Amino acid sequence: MRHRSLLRRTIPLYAQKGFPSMPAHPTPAISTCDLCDAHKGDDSGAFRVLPPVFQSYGALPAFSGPVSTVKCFEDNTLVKAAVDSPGNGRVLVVDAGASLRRALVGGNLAASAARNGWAGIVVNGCVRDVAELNAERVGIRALALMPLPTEKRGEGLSDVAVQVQGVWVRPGDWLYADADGIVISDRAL
Ligand SMILES: O=C([O-])CC(=O)C(=O)O
Repeated sequence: MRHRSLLRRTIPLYAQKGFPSMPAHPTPAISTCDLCDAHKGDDSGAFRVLPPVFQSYGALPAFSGPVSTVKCFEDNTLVKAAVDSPGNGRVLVVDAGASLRRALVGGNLAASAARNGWAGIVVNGCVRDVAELNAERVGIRALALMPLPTEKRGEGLSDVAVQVQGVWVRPGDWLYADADGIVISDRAL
């Protein structure tokens, strides 16, 4: 039987994992397994789990926050605009149409996201500069690494409902990510 420790819920991640100092936006360590145990009977659609197809990058192995979205295809203009603006602890969900041909986020955008207080970025697509991503205090999930960058054509949509791997994610939803998976809820849990 898995042991569920109360401590795991209450000690902030930066303290558990020995981060040298407190991050700009400390992420409470909420276990996605605990959330799924509590909500597994919820078939209302308010509680969703993303399919287990995401790789983990960035120096924050767990993160959570209210969602903002970008919908784009092989063009990261609006992703850059988002991470260049204040994140206030939000999670940016990028529906890149699951393209495996271009990287939407690299070291520069990850550094902007960390600097501007984004808790995390979830890309339904690719990222690059893995060593630089892993040095930034922001959580990053993506399908894969791809060294080719995008073209910046100024196309895309911000803060619209998106479908990520068949799961609806809407601006204002809450996202919880840890080593076990990614959970979406229509309210803070
Ligand atoms: O700028 C881009 O298009 C993506 C990138 O490589 C970075 O964020 O460093």
